[in-house]
Amino acid sequence: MTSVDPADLLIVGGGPAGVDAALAGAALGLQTVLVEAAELGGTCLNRGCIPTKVLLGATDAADELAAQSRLKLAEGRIIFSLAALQTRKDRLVSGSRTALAATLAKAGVRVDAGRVTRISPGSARVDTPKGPHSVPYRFCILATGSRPAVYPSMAPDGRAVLDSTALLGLTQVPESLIIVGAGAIGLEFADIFHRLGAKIVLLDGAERIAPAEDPDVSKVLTQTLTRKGCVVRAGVRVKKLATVDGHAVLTLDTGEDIHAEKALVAVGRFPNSDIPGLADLGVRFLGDGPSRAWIDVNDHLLAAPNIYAVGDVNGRTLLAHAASHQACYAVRHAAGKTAAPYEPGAIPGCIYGNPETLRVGRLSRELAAHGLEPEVSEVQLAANPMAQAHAATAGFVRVTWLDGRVAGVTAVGRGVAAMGTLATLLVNQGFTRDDAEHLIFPHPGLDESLRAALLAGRKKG
Ligand SMILES: Cc1cc2nc3c(=O)[nH]c(=O)nc-3n(C[C@H](O)[C@H](O)[C@H](O)COP(=O)(O)OP(=O)(O)OC[C@H]3O[C@@H](n4cnc5c(N)ncnc54)[C@H](O)[C@@H]3O)c2cc1C
Ligand SMILES: NC(=O)c1ccc[n+]([C@@H]2O[C@H](COP(=O)([O-])OP(=O)(O)OC[C@H]3O[C@@H](n4cnc5c(N)ncnc54)[C@H](O)[C@@H]3O)[C@@H](O)[C@H]2O)c1
Repeated sequence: MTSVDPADLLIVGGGPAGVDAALAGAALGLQTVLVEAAELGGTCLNRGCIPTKVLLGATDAADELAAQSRLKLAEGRIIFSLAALQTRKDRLVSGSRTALAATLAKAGVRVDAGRVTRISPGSARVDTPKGPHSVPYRFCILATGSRPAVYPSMAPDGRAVLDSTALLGLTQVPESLIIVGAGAIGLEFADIFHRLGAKIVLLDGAERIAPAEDPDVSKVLTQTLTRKGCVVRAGVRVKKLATVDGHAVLTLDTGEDIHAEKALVAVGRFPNSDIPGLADLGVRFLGDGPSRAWIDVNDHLLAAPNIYAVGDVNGRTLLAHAASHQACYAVRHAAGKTAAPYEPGAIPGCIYGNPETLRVGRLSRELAAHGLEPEVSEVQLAANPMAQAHAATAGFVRVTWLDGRVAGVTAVGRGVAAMGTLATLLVNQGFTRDDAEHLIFPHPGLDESLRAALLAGRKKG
């Protein structure tokens, strides 16, 4: 097998983590090689964050019209062409891929289109369409991401039972859509396909939808989706989901059958960690089976000497911005620019659609579970002029306090994700009420609800 020029930094995977690691490495003057088996941009650009937001953005007007129609201020219906939307989405995504390739080339990163099929100490085998070669490396960053979780009782089959990637490719709106899993993916798709006109049945095995969020957030999500006409059921046990006679049939453990034209399975992710050689290098795995083996990393995101694992594949935080942040730290650590342990601070998490959710820092119940005594202050969005103008007054902003400082912000409602950066600053800097009082917020704005929540009376959390 031929050996190519050695790399200071070999990066496996060209999603947000891999691309940002490569740019950071090149900026520090490291010889950087990025190997990507499929498409630059990874899950985020090609089948995750970006395509879903193109569809949400394009269909937002339908949601706004429906809200104003409920007030009898407007009437009518917007008819979308999903085929045209797909063309636009694909054009935007491929344009961004081209731009990414150009940025990497300009930065001096060598991109290998191929799959890393073995990692040995100091070298990796890359299989490319032209044959295999080996890349000698000093440091390796594994940024191989994740894929949809699959369970035998509800395995996507590409016919009526789909995963999120296949659903993103539909060119015709199904008349009805079952969604199993009401987490980040399930909720975003519920909103997209509801706006496009599909009848939605949203199911979750947990006792409430969006179970990772505050229970009051789940309540607002349930009420709003139900008011829009979606069927929302939590605490269900799925016995089987399969394609029968061309459509999706879901059987609950109670024996009840639910039928729909299509079904989406969105019940979490599995890591792409099955690269031969890793175990021999001392890499350890977390999880309960080979397909669920998240790569274990230490406080420096090292999985083994000179081998980092960042982004989804280490299972810490399955978010694009978290992946990029970890990646840039790993490069700085490898280059000797930092020896401190990785400490990301508060990581904002949002679910998009309408309503949106925002969570930064700690929820009061998490702090209370650690024996701490948090306080909370909150306001409803009903009094906010922007929420009123958009006829979207359901929701709230809640601030969690610990020892007089902001420890967390959680919110639900139309447009609340846009408060994410400010909320992250408030949490990371441990703002006090006095600090908040000195900040000027533009008027009128949804952010004023965050200000009002900061200044509202506190109670025990
Ligand atoms: C539908 C959906 C919507 C999402 N929306 C959001 C959102 O709004 N905001 C957000 O923050 N996150 C969102 N996410 C999550 C986000 O996409 C991921 O957290 C993010 O992409 C993780 O980045 P990564 O670089 O770790 O991995 P990935 O983006 O998964 O990239 C990994 C790359 O590695 C490549 N690869 C794998 N194995 C090999 C190998 N052996 N050799 C070479 N290459 C390999 C893969 O082809 C892939 O391109 C969404 C995810 C989905 C599925
Ligand atoms: N807006 C965003 O930032 C965004 C959007 C999409 C995805 N993501 C990331 O992608 C990851 C994966 O998203 P996801 O929605 O697949 O996972 P998730 O963990 O967010 O939600 C999965 C849901 O499926 C439910 N579930 C699990 N097994 C089930 C079963 N057998 N029957 C019924 N329900 C079941 C869970 O209770 C949970 O509510 C998330 O962790 C998130 O970090 C982020």
